[in-house]
Amino acid sequence: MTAVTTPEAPCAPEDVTRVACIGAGVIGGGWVAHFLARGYDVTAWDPAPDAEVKLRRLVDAAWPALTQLGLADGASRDRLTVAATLEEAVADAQFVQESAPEKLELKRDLLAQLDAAAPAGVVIASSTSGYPMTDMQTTAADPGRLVVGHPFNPPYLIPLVEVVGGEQTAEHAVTWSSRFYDVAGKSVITMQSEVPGFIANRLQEALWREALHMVANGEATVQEIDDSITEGPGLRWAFMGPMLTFALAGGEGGMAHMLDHFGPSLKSPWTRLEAPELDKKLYDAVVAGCDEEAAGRTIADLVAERDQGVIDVLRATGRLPQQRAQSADQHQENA
Ligand SMILES: NC(=O)C1=CN([C@@H]2O[C@H](COP(=O)(O)OP(=O)(O)OC[C@H]3O[C@@H](n4cnc5c(N)ncnc54)[C@H](O)[C@@H]3O)[C@@H](O)[C@H]2O)C=CC1
Ligand SMILES: C[N+](C)(C)CC(=O)CC(=O)[O-]
Repeated sequence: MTAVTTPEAPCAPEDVTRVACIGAGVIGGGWVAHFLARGYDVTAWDPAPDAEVKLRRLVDAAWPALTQLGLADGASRDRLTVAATLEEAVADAQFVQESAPEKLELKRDLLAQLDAAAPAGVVIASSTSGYPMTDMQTTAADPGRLVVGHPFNPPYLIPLVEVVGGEQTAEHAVTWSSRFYDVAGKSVITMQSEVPGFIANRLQEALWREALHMVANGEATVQEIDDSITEGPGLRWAFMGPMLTFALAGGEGGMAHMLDHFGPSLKSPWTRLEAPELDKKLYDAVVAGCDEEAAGRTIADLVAERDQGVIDVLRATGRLPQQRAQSADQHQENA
């Protein structure tokens, strides 16, 4: 990291009260819901004409889950302002989260615009799913304050954020944003180097690539692929990652025995490292398979089901912070 001229953030991560969310779709809206529930004032901006209606609908849909989890003191949906311009949205922001479409040129221009409009030193994070910040910060006047803060859907329920800077990011911006997300109730992995897809998406994409191969070749249905995870490894992964889980596959010998035993099979043709062609046939098969699996449930039904599932898993694995667990219990008793 080479930028040394970037001013320090104007306030400590613990003192932030005002956040700007730029782009208010699935992820930007999810961030808005998260920050509101954690008691921040949130200003959002999105160029789509119907963005405000959709955003408020998303926040309303998330609010029961967030209430069940426990809201921070003073948290309120009334603390959301939708700004008319990007400049207005970030004018007095103390942190900016960008969640615009995943297009490199758009991100480059937008981050440069945000950098020109936001108060000096305020950290600007991108939700990108995989672009390295080095490739996105090329046109900003102060690239030093730009970081990646990669969330998981929905950001108001899934704790993880992967934080990483680019070649021109100042180290203090990475440290500041990691601490800020931590204070804001997220679970942070601060990466030391830029890896395409960061950590979790690189892993998810490998799994998904194999799933697509199986659908394309007629080796498994969409339903079988989903069942194979939710009825199998997915149950373990909610509380124990793939490494430690596999260490147990080695019995008393742990990971060493597991590697001796199964390591050589990694060279067998289990995996196909090239991505399959996403042609119309595969595209249609995946879309139709998901419709069939949904069996008439709407996206809103599935979102509500998923939200409740994540809360149940967080509760069952003891990962609701104490105060939020009490509030969630109270909510359940009252329900
Ligand atoms: N959907 C997902 O599961 C995840 C997405 N992400 C990342 O979050 C970002 C946003 O993705 P989604 O929310 O899924 O997309 P989306 O399509 O739901 O929302 C994008 C929003 O950006 C707005 N927009 C368009 N041009 C814009 C501009 N110039 N400035 C600001 N806003 C603009 C659109 O009107 C739209 O509301 C992407 O970088 C994506 O890679 C990260 C984690 C998960
Ligand atoms: C599909 N996706 C690559 C945009 C997913 C993510 O980036 C993270 C997630 O929520 O799984």
